[in-house]
Amino acid sequence: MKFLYPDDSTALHTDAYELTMMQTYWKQGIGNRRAVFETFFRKMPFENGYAVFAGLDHIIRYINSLHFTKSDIDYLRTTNQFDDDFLDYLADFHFTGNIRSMAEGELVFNHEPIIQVEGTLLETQLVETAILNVINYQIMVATKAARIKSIVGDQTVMEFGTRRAQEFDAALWGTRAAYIGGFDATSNVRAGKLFGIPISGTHAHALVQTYRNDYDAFRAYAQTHHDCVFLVDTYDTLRSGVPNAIRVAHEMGDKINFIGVRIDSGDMAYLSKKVRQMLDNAGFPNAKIIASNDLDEKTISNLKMQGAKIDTWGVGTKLITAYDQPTLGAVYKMVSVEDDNGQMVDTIKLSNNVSKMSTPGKHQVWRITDCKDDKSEGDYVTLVDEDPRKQDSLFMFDPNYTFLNKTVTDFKARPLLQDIFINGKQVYDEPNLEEIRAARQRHLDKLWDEYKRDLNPEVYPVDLSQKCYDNKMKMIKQIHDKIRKMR
Ligand SMILES: Nc1ncnc2c1ncn2[C@@H]1O[C@H](COP(=O)(O)OP(=O)(O)OP(=O)(O)O)[C@@H](O)[C@H]1O
Ligand SMILES: O=P(O)(O)OC[C@H]1O[C@H](OP(=O)(O)OP(=O)(O)O)[C@H](O)[C@@H]1O
Ligand SMILES: O=C(O)c1cccnc1
Repeated sequence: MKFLYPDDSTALHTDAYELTMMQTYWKQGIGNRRAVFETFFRKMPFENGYAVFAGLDHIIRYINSLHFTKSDIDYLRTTNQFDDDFLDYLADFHFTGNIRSMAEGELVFNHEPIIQVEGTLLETQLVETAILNVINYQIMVATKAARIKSIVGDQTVMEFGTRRAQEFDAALWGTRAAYIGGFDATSNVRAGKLFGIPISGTHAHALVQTYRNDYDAFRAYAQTHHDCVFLVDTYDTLRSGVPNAIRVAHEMGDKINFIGVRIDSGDMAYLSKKVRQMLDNAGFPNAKIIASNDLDEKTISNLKMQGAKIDTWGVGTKLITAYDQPTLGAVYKMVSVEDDNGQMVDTIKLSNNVSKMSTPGKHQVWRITDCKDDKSEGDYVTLVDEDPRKQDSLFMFDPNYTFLNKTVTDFKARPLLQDIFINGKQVYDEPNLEEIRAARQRHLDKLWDEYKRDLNPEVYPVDLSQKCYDNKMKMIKQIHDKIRKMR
């Protein structure tokens, strides 16, 4: 298998149907018509009350480098599905459209547009797969990380998942998403180098197995490192691991920084309490107890309930694989397209299931907060030419159950979709990871606790403006009338 092309690119990181549709548009002479697509998801991940947006940085890199190389075009030619003139067009392709997106670290909710792509039919179609690929994973991990962090609180939680992740890219970008979601450090050294995430870690059972006893292994580690965490469960946590960790800590004294011990198996509530007593009695009250082994927010919460004496948590598999839900299910739907007369017309995807219908038109999403307490009232989806900041009061209603409504006065409205690319040029100055993390925390502070509990949270309102709702209803009726006439 020929795998590593010197000029490989990510342009072919797309589904074949995007390219075959592009060829249709191109050969039919409509490829340069304008279109607008919006990305949204239908169900909150992990039944959480909010999701954390991550993935924009990867999308920006993808768009900035989007072009077909010689080997891409040569390969497409071998498939015999594409004509030479279309391939010549692809050879010169670059993205010329507009992208608006939520910022990373923003809290996002189901049924609201989180990324909007506007451009030619050709380019808007091409980028669908990659955009969905990125956010369907990163939002899951950022949200899972935020759930775990909400249980861990002020304690430190480290990301340990690389070895269990779905391949290299998932480990790397998943680590970044976890950091955005609230994790404090990672064991992935490359993520440290590339993204500036603090790296952290202990040692593995292999070290103890190499020396074939706890004492020699801990001593060897202590002679070669200043900061020491000893993994104490290789043979017998209470009878060998912890006594030998204490012995080495005493022997080495000030020559090392004895941070603490890691437990990776057994009953962690019971063991951590016993270990705490042993460390305290030995004169190490500040030594930390670190726990790992298939942890997630449920186990951590349960361990805390049992009074486990754990200070620091290491979480791998269940975070990096978004264990309880393999994908977010985000979709990319056309909301507006240029017609034969050069006019933009709204489009809709109908379904028997109301929640699966798309919302026609190009939108903005506004976060409405109460001026008095600075808490979020809900999100308000408008058509792009509306500006709720010009209104004194806002009538907010649930688009599925319109009798659920309220009128909000004395409010602030913050537009959430920001310009990222205009006419193919990046106009967005990306915040650094620390700023993104701080933003996530600020946004969480504005959310009522009822949306933040990890079990059965209240449903956060995502409402449509009257104009947006009327537009949707009008389109549904128009299409139903048209179908009825055809029968
Ligand atoms: N006190 C506890 N309450 C709830 N869950 C716990 C408790 N202690 C450990 N666990 C969790 O129970 C699961 C099983 O842990 P345990 O160490 O018994 O099995 P294991 O992983 O098969 O052990 P080993 O690594 O020795 O094979 C892990 O997910 C662990 O985090
Ligand atoms: O359980 P997770 O949440 O996925 O966290 C990562 C796991 O990876 C390591 O185990 P592994 O058996 O691979 O190596 P080790 O010898 O260092 O324990 C570590 O000890 C954790 O148990
Ligand atoms: O440093 C650690 O303790 C670590 C790193 C990766 C996976 N498990 C544990």
